[in-house]
Amino acid sequence: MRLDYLTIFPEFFDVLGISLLGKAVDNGIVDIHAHDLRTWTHDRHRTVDDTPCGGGAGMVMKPDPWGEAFDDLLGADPDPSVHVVIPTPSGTPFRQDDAAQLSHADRIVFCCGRYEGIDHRVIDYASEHWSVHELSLGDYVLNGGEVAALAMTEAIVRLVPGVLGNPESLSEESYSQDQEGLLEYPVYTRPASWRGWDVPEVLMSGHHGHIAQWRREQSRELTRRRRPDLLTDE
Ligand SMILES: NC(=O)c1ccno1
Repeated sequence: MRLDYLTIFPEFFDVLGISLLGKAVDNGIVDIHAHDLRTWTHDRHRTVDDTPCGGGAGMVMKPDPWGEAFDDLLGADPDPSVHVVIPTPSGTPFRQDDAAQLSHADRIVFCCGRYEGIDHRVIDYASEHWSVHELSLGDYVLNGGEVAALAMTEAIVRLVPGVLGNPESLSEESYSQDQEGLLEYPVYTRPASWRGWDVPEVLMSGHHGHIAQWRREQSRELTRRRRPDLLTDE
């Protein structure tokens, strides 16, 4: 999997060289390239923004640098196997299913907007050539797309075979299919008692059937309380 990041702050993506993602890069599972969008400017000030047509506050990212970056990185031939991800508060919610779908991609290009956003014609142009995903991390606004791109990258790449040491750990996570899309149950480790709080007895029983039942019940109760929207049968 090749990941490209178009941004005016490429240093944001230096962190992708550490921890599990760094190992995935070292192992050749993932190939990461961060690009300074100003590379594709031609004026003395390396300008990437301009005032919004129709007025309003703030600035809008000019289309030209993006178009020239696409030309250099992707060429002009349409290829729906290339996924262009635009993190934006106006996007559709980024969910585990999106991470799972994108974890099968060979090529993902993250377009990290700043200011009031990217000239919409960039998205229109990209949509004619590649598979475009305008995605939001949640109902809040960040200063740019970089932090959201990092979060989405981690959610996606950790699902790529060979990245996580123990793929079994994926099966019991929140939102996973094995968890019926529910929130993950509470987890415990040693010591059995800590500052007056004990590990639930069932988890110390060694009775796998009872433990599995308790965990299912905990997941449903937690989901009912915090995310009733995830309960499909209620
Ligand atoms: N909510 C988001 O994903 C976002 C991306 C950029 N600003 O906000």
